[in-house]
Amino acid sequence: MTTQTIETRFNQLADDLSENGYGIIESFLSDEEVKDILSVLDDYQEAGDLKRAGIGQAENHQVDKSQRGDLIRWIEPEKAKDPTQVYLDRMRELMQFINRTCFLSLKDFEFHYTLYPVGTFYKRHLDQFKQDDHRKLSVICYLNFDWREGDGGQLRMYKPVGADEQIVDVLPVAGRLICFRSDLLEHEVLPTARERKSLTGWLRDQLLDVPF
Ligand SMILES: O=C(O)CCC(=O)C(=O)O
Ligand SMILES: [Fe+2]
Repeated sequence: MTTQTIETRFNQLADDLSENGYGIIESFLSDEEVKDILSVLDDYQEAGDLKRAGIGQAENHQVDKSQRGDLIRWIEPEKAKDPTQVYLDRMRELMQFINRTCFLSLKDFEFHYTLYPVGTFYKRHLDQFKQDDHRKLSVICYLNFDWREGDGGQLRMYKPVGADEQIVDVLPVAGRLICFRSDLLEHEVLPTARERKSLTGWLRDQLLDVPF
């Protein structure tokens, strides 16, 4: 992103968040930045360092393939490889901007590399845990070049509209960033016909106390 447009695009995102509960920034990462992060993710994949994700937290943590089929690796910010640092730095900027404009007091973030193998999905859910409501915003940046409708893997959001809901589908195209209210928007990942890669995370209003 060019510095000139960052302010404008963050502004638009803040407006969309307060109006719709979600917002999108296209080309949040350049093609080059996406490729660099992909090579980090691919190395983890080859080394077998991506693990099946679970549902629930701490003692409630369990792996349930009928709910979600993605493989993940948590990012340790101090140890993250350079391409990932670029992303985390931009995320810090975004967090500060949101704190100034949306009157949230975001203090920390947690992110993981994510890979959905062919045929996997994540059933409809809300990102806030019952026992931890400190995830305020869900943020996902996609890393997939040439993604088409027919490849599936859409993020499907269910936006409450009065007593009804509106379906919003988002394709996981490279560089695209989606940000939505973790407490408000139920969503799912539709079955993917291609390997689907992303950085997935949450902006929190309380410091993480999970030591890596
Ligand atoms: O990858 C996506 O589009 C959404 C992932 C998701 O819902 C999650 O990890 O909680
Ligand atoms: Fe989610």
